[in-house]
Amino acid sequence: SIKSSNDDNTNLNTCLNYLLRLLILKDKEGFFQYPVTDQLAPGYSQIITNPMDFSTMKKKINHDEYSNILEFCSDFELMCNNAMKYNRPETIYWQAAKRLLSTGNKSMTKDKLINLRRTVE
Ligand SMILES: COc1ccc(OC)c(-c2cc(C(C)=O)n3cccnc23)c1
Repeated sequence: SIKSSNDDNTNLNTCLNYLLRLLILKDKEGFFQYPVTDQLAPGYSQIITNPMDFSTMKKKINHDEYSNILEFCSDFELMCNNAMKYNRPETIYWQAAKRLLSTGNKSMTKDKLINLRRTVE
């Protein structure tokens, strides 16, 4: 069907908002809801050059800054990998990031994303 680009953006943003809500549900402690501050984590801004969190991803969706689902997935992986870089493996933050990354990726397999895209049309 002939659709204007902003319709496509609406469909994409509907998918991304659904995926974001799914991922946020997995972060029960709220460690990934907001940017990590240097007050919470000494030296964080020196060690992590590209910070990412769920509230920033929400803003990027609302400002149409994602042009496809893969860009959204890479911000999700960036967020988890930041936590596994700054924190030591024995910490609750490293373990929460590892668990979030694996359960999150299981919700965003290729076939699940294709089915999601179909339901949104
Ligand atoms: C203890 O309660 C909170 C509340 C919010 C947090 O991040 C938004 C964090 C937090 C989140 C993180 C991460 C994600 O690395 N972190 C690292 C070191 C110390 N604190 C944190 C902890």
